[in-house]
Amino acid sequence: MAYKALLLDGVDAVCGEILKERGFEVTDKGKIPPDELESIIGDYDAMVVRSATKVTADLLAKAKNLRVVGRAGVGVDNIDLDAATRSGVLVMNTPDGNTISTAEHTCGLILAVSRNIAAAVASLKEGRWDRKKYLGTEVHGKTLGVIGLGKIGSNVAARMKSFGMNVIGYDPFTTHERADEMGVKMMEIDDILAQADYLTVHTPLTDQTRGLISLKNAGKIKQGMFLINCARGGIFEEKDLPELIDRNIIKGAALDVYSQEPPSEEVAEILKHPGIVCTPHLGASTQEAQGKVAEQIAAQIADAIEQKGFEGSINGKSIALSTNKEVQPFLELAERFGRLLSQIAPRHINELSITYSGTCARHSQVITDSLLSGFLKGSVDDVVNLINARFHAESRGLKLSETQSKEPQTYSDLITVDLGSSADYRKLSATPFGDGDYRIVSIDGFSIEINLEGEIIIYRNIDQPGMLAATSGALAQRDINIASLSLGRDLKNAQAITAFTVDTKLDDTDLEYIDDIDGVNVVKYISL
Ligand SMILES: NC(=O)c1ccc[n+]([C@@H]2O[C@H](COP(=O)([O-])OP(=O)(O)OC[C@H]3O[C@@H](n4cnc5c(N)ncnc54)[C@H](O)[C@@H]3O)[C@@H](O)[C@H]2O)c1
Ligand SMILES: O=C(O)CC[C@@H](O)C(=O)O
Repeated sequence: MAYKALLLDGVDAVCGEILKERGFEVTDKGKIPPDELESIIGDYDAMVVRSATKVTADLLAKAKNLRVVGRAGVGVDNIDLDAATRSGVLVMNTPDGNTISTAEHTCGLILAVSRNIAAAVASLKEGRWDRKKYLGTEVHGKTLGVIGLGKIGSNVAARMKSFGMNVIGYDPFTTHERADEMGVKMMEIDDILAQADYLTVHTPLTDQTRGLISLKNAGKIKQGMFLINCARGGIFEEKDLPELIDRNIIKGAALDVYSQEPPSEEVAEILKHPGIVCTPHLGASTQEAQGKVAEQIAAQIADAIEQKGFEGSINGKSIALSTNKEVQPFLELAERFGRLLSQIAPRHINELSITYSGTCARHSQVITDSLLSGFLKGSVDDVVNLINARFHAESRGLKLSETQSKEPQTYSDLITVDLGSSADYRKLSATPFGDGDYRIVSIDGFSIEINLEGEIIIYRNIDQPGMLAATSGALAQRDINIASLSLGRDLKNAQAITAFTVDTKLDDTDLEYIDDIDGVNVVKYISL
């Protein structure tokens, strides 16, 4: 059956074309009201949005089949990432498809606000010839402060340098070497506020960047500065802008983005101020950018659903690693191991200690995610996968400890899980043997080999003659065929662990039969 993709927000048509080529059934709804979206989302495996659709926790709760949300663009602030992660829904974006368009729009806004382009156009169209009123400012020789020297910020810096601007910048996550390569002088934020003639922001909206410019810090701002925001609304305090202009603290502002989109009535009023140039979130609105992001997100979604790659994934670090050939056997082993553990662990287990040795230790994080997803499957009323396994483990109070062992081991790779002292079977180790061959190799110090597949019976028994005959006889009586057998012995204490794999599923009476045999105890049945 074909996967179903829902396209929203007027994403470029090439997105649907590519998804159809990749075998998807595509519905392009453009713009639809939230209640209509909630009523149809349950049918879709993937959805693609730009910035308008709000992907909320309520919407995700109704999206029973949804596996991927693709953002045709950069910012994912319209997507509830925590809720998506909790639901095991992968969120992806296209980080660079609209970089150039947004950088160019920013440069356009810098020139527009310097030369009163928008106001002069409107005035001339209204029949006036106001040459004196629209005296502008040259950017050449002025200082441009760039906050956020990532993809767009660095492209703006490069372009405005060609206009003869001196560029200074602030970005706590960019190195001085990288800034030197861009020809940008790194400074502290207050020095930038004190020196820049133009200030352009290219960061996400975070607690650190919210309200970066407001009346509160007016005293720090170089008089006559121009402000440009083509990143996210709220980085400048919108309601303070008219007063900042009227008091000549800033000369003008150019905005492409708003704290609420479309802007609230109050902000819409503010935007009428003659010192403010504004565009309705057009940074990425070029044919080229929309084509690129639509193409990229379509290919990324198809790759993700076909498990071929996870480029652009935001909440799927582990899922992205799962395509690594070196990691894959450990993920399969861990998932099966987790499912086995969940069937022998005590009911209210609150701690799992996992020890890795060998090459698997390098990938312990994703392997633990896989083990947890196996462990939690069936006990969580939700999809559990590499995206949300840790979230589900945490929310049920399961404490995890992951360690790497340097101790020499019999096996080159070993995953050992300690279920804590209250478990009947406490410490189990597993390893991959070969292609598709995954085994438990030790239980509580007993060496044993149990294939991690099918129907498994494990029990403890006294190490004395006749035990095996009794249990295999009981199974035969119940018409249950044994597929394989493994024994682990503690000669000193005359104790043993025995494991069978059998060809059919067992029921409670089958198990009681074995449990009733003298010398047999702690019988566990695991179905993988
Ligand atoms: N107007 C539009 O249509 C449009 C289009 C694309 C992107 N955007 C927005 O532009 C912004 C930048 O996009 P990008 O593609 O350059 O992203 P990016 O991730 O490449 O760059 C963001 C930079 O901000 C820096 N940063 C983060 N917190 C900071 C802080 N507190 N102070 C200073 N720097 C900080 C990061 O280190 C990074 O270098 C994003 O918010 C994005 O959503 C808007
Ligand atoms: O889809 C758009 O046009 C908005 C793009 C932009 O805000 C982004 O974050 O990529």
